[in-house]
Amino acid sequence: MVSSQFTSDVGLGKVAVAAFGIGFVMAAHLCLLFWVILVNDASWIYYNAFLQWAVYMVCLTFFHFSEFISTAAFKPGYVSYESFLLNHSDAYQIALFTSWAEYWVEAYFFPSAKFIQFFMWIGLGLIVMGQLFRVGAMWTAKSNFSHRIEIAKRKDHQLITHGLYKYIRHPSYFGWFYWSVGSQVFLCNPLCTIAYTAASWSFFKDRIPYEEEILLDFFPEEYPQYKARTISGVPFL
Ligand SMILES: C[S@@+](CC[C@H](N)C(=O)[O-])C[C@H]1O[C@@H](n2cnc3c(N)ncnc32)[C@H](O)[C@@H]1O
Repeated sequence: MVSSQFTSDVGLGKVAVAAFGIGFVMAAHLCLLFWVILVNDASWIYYNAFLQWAVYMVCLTFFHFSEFISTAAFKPGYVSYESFLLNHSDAYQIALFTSWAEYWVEAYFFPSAKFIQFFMWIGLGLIVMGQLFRVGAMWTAKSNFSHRIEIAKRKDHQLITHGLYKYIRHPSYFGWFYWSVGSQVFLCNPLCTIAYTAASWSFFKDRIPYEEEILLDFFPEEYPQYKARTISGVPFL
């Protein structure tokens, strides 16, 4: 009999399947990207669409991989299938599928209106910046960072106020906000650009005050001063 320690309790089977899936999807889209670049035939009507899509999928799979690897690096005792953030919420999965649907419907019916390099460069810039802030925050806060907001103070929980946290209280939310909006700008998805901006902003509007209330309780001396000298990072919050 296989001990549950190696199966369901820590979700190792799901971790293996998710890791394989993410690796496979990333590899497939890297191959697609190289193939499209090699073919280099812009006269083919869907050439641009596959190029754009392949870059997006590589960024998306890298994002989920980086969430897991950063958790594994600093919180090995907590790492699980959830650390990929693939099952973040139903709303997140609906958002993903909606943006894919918008992309392919528009790419099919209006291929020439889809590949707007000006927006793609802005979107890619936001994705790269968002990714750097997201990973940078996790690697700065180390074990103090957790995907779920901790409601009970651990003895070793320290308030991080250096590095990316010096001027921005929520650098990982800043990163994720701009990553998600940037992904839709990159795909030239007008509807999802608006929807993602509104949904991400609304998500952080509820989450940030809740998280800060708990941090104030954890660090009653330090947090008010820290809050007074920093910005949240998410616009208008
Ligand atoms: C998903 S992380 C997000 C961290 C932070 N809001 C950010 O955007 O980088 C949430 C956890 O980080 C912790 N946390 C948030 N800010 C922190 C800080 N400056 N120092 C230590 N822990 C922090 C919270 O207690 C919570 O359990």
